[in-house]
Amino acid sequence: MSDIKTRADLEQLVRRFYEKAMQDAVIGFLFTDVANLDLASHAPVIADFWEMVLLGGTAYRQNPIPVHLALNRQSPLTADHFDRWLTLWKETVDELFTGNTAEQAKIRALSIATVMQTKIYNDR
Ligand code: HEM
Repeated sequence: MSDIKTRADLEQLVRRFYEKAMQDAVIGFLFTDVANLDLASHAPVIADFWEMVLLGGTAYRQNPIPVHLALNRQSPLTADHFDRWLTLWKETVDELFTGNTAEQAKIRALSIATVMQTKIYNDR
């Protein structure tokens, strides 16, 4: 196993994560029923996001927080949902990659999820 190094690595990671997340008993419905997510158009945006966070990419120019505040207004996002999201993300990173950037992918997800949950809590 090697580290996350390229855009192709991130696309693989994102695809595998959403495969699991969309079928998941705890959070799957948020993607499939609440957001009606079109994975084909969503996956490249998420890969842009992680390319910015981990590899210094510049394609992602949005702020993911408002998207999740809107989602939370449609269907409340709970601490259990975030825990499950993070567990699946960590599992997927560990299944595919090892190294400093892979560790960063997990650490950054945790810190972003923490900020997101704080904003959601304050939005209630
Ligand atoms: C309970 C946890 C989460 C759920 C259920 C969730 C679900 C979703 C959904 C349904 C969308 C698509 C919204 C739309 O376009 O209509 C989305 C977008 C996105 N999510 Fe999450 N998410 C969660 C946590 C996170 C976390 C922790 C991160 C980052 C570490 C993240 C990063 C993103 C990004 C970058 C987008 C794209 C936003 C954009 O369009 O610019 N999500 N999420």
